[in-house]
Amino acid sequence: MPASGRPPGSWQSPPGPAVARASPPSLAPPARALGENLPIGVIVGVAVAGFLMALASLFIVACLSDRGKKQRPPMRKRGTMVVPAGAPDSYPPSNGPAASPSDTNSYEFTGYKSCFTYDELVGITGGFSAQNVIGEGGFGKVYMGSLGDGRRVAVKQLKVGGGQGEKEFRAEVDIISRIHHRHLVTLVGYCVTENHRLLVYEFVSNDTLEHHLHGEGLPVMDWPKRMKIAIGSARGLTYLHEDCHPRIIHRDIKSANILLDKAFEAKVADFGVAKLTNDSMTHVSTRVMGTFGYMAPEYASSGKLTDRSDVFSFGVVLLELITGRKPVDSSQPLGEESLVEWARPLLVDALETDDFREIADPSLECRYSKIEMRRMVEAAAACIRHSVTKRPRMVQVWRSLDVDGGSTDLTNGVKLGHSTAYDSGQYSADIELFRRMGFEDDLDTAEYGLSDEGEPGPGSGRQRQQRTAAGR
Ligand SMILES: Nc1ncnc2c1ncn2[C@@H]1O[C@H](COP(=O)(O)OP(=O)(O)OP(=O)(O)O)[C@@H](O)[C@H]1O
Repeated sequence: MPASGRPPGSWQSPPGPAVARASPPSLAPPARALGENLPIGVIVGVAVAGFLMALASLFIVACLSDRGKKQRPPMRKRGTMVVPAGAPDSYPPSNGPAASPSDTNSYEFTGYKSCFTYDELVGITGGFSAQNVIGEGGFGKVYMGSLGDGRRVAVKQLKVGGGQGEKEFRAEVDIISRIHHRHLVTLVGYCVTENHRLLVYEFVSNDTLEHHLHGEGLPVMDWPKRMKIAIGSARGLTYLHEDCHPRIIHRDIKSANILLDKAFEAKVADFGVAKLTNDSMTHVSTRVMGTFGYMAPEYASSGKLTDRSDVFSFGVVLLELITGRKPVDSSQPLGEESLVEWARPLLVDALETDDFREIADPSLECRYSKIEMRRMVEAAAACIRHSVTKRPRMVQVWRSLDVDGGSTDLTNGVKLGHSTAYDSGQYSADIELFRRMGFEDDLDTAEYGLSDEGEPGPGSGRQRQQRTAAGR
C-alpha cells in the first residue's frame, strides 16, 4: 500500500494546504483576496458604478461613430458610377493640361449619364468659380469640373431666358443621350431646375480646332494632323447622319465645335441646335440657327434644313484646314472676306492644274501630301456646292478623305482602319458611287460643281484635256 493508504489508480484531490506549504517562501506580502475585510455594501456599490461606466462608454463610442458617418459625403449610386455629392477636395489644379481620361478611352463615360443636382455641380466646379471657366459660347459659360473619381468634365451653364429655351434644352439632352461615338463628345449628365439648366460633358483636353488653326502664337498645325481631324470629324458627322435612328442634323458645324484630344483626335461637340429628323422627312423647317460664315445658303435664306446643310458647313471647315483662313475675315481685302467666295475659283484652278500652292495655307510651306491635299480640296469643293442635291452625303465625304481605309495614328504611325464594319467590296462600290454621284459629274460643269443646277458646261481644264485626248 502506498503511504496515502489508497489503492493505486484511485483519484484523490490534491491536498491544498500541503501544496502551499511545499511552495518556496515568497518575499512579497501575502495577497489578500478582493473584498477581504471590506463590507458587502461597498463591494456592491463598486460593481454597480463599474457597470454604469461601461454603459456610458458604449453610448459615447456609438455617438462618435455615427457622427463620423454623417461627416463623409453621401454617396449616390448612379448606374455603375458612384458620385460623391460635392467633390471639391479632388478637384485638380486648373493650371495644367493633365491628361484627360477621355484621351485614352472616349467610351468610358458610357452608361454613367445622370441627373445631377445643382448643388452637386456647384461642388464639382468650385462654386462655378471664374478660374474654372474654360470657354464661353452664345448660350453661356463652360466650366471645368471634376467628378468624385477624378475624371474631368465640362459643365455648360446655359443662360436661363437666353437663346435656348427649356424645350431646346430638353431636346438637346434627349439627342445627346443617345449618342456614343469616339468622334462625338459624350454627354455625362445634366441638371434642370426652375432657375438653372446645365449640361455635363466629358472634358476634351486639347481645345478646339478653331483655337489651333486661328489662335495667336501657336505652332503651325501640320498636315497629318489636319488630315486626321478632317477624317475624324467627317466620321463623327457620318455617324449622326447615317447611323443614328432617327438621323441627327447638327446644324452648327464649325471649327469651334470640333474639340481635340491630346492625340489630335477630333470630337464633334455642341449639339445644342441639333434636331431629330425622321427618315421619312426630307427636311426640317425650323428657325435659322447656326454661325455666320458656315451656313448653307438655302438654310440661311429659308431655314430649310437637310443633312446637306451640315455638309456645306463641313466644307467650310475643310477650307479652314486647307487654307488656314477664317470663314469670315474682315482683315482680308474687299471681296475676299468670305472664305467660301474667295476659295471657289481657286479650288477649280487648283484641281485643274494640280497645283495647290495658291489655295494651301502658306504656313504649311508646301509640306503636305499632294494626293491628300487633292482629296481634301475635292471634298471641300463638292461640299460647298450651291446645289443641295449635288452635295455629297457625309458618308461619301468621309470615305473620300479616308480613302486608304484608315487614318494614320500620329502617336505611333499605325493605320487605325475604318471604325465600322464595311467590307472592302462595299467600300470600293461606295467610292465608285461617290465618283458617279459627286465629283466626277461635277467636272463636267462650268464651275467644277459650283453651278446651281449642275447644267452641262464646258467642264474643267483637266476634264477637257481628258476628253480631247480620248477623242470625245
Ligand atoms: N466638352 C468640352 N471639353 C473641353 N472644353 C469644352 C467642352 N465644351 C466646350 N468647351 C470649351 O468651351 C468653349 C465654349 O463652348 P460652347 O459650346 O459653349 O460655345 P461655342 O460652341 O464656341 O459657341 P455656341 O455655343 O454659341 O455655338 C469651347 O470653345 C471650348 O473651348
